[in-house]
Amino acid sequence: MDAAQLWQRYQDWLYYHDGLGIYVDVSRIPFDDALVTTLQPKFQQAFAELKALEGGAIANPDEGRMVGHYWLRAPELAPNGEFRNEIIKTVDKIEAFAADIHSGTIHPPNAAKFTDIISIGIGGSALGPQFVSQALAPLEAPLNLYFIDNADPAGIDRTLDELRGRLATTLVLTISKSGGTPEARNGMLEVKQRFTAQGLNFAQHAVAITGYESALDKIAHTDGWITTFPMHDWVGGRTSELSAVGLVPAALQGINIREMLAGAKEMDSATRVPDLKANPAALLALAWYAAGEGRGKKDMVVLPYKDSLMLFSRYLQQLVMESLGKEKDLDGNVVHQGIAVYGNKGSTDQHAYVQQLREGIPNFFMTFVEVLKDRQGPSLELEPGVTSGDYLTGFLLGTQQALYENQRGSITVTLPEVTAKTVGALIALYERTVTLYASLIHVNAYHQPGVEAGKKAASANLALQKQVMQVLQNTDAPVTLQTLAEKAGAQDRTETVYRIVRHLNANIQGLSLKGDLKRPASLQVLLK
Ligand SMILES: O=P(O)(O)OC[C@H]1O[C@](O)(CO)[C@@H](O)[C@@H]1O
Repeated sequence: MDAAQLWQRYQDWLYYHDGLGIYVDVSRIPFDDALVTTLQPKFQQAFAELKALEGGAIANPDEGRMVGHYWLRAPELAPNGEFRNEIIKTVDKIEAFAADIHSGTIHPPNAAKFTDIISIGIGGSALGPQFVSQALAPLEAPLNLYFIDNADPAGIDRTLDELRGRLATTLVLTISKSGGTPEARNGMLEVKQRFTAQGLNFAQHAVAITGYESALDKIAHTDGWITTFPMHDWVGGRTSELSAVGLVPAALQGINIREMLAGAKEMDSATRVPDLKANPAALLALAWYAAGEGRGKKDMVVLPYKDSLMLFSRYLQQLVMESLGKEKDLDGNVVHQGIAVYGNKGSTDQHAYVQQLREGIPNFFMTFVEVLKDRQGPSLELEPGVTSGDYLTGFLLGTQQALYENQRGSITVTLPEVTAKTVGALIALYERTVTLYASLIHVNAYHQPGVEAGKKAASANLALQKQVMQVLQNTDAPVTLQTLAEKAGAQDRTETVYRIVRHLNANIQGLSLKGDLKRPASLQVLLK
């Protein structure tokens, strides 16, 4: 395609949203009219499915659940009054709670105000709040936000050590839809223990965001925590940023949550239009489909050229990969679908892996996220007429051109600036793209059976560890791993027993592992 044809293609496919000032350009993804024509019926079907989903259809057949995250920003669309009131009440409660925390109306037992927050949660109960915090929290936020989003003891210690002198004024949010995710539960228990060790009453610092009647909900009520916020059954973890999961931490940091919701709502309306070219989510879904032949053959590299949006790709990793990465389609055929997502930020990544992207394996398509406004206030002229922001834009354009010259396609999403409204809209844009793309490839975007398999295996291993410890406690002489496995009732799992024992040896005084460490079969285990 020559320059004039390319410019024409750019104009033919450019999408612009008037109210939000957001552009979507898919012109640099190679697809032709024939593909668009072939996909039209699938898109019509996808629009119809999206409409049914928003109308309250059971969109998650496995779990018999409605999928209602779109109602969170348009409660008037909720299928019944009960849901509508819940949504409205929750947002009002969040705002009132944040105002009470900021003013000191709700305060820690021995201080006038809370100064810090620890947010405990994992997956969808962490990634959205982390992304939004980095994108939008003001420098002088009313409270500092820390995350415990893993079961890593050293990571937990680091956060708690950092807050050691301020635990007395720290608010703890425990976020878990199911209320039973071990990482969240463990984090909460570790934090609680630190509070208790400092003579602080944890309950007077604690807030839960969780499903009704979940294990966490029950603890919060029994122990008299400050309050709880609901996580609705019809909101999935990876689409929960605009529920209490994301709105509570955001409001506490002084982020305008009504603007986030308004931006998402406006994007939802734009992506309801049943016309491919006039619908930005449909355009993205088309580009994903074209790039990866509807089989996820190419990875999605997401590069926001703005530091504050750096966590967007991590956030998208869960949204896209947990939703689309499925073994079977909705008819039970084995399809092994998905799209791999990675990326940090531009231009930084240009000096890390763009070399491979331009010249190495052509197994990806790029998504550039461009932000038009460079900064608040004037910019220094580094050279006559040229600022840092001009350089950043130059790097983006240059990388896009260099990739295109080498047949590497790209999408560009352009925001006027990073605000609560545009971030809300960006979240909605990708949520809806995932919904439409899932329809195109005919997979259930709302379950995650693969994660459940890992969780089950993990709890079986913890049960085995307890068995192993019991055997060791009742054994006076050193035993081989094989014997240990047999006595623990796991004769066919010697390797797992070895891995468990090796870890225990590094952490439990008195548990010795003697022999040639290069030859596990030679090892003898003893617990004194
Ligand atoms: O909020 P919960 O129930 O603790 O779940 C955390 C995460 O675990 C998953 O269920 C599986 O990884 C995610 O979908 C979810 O976001």
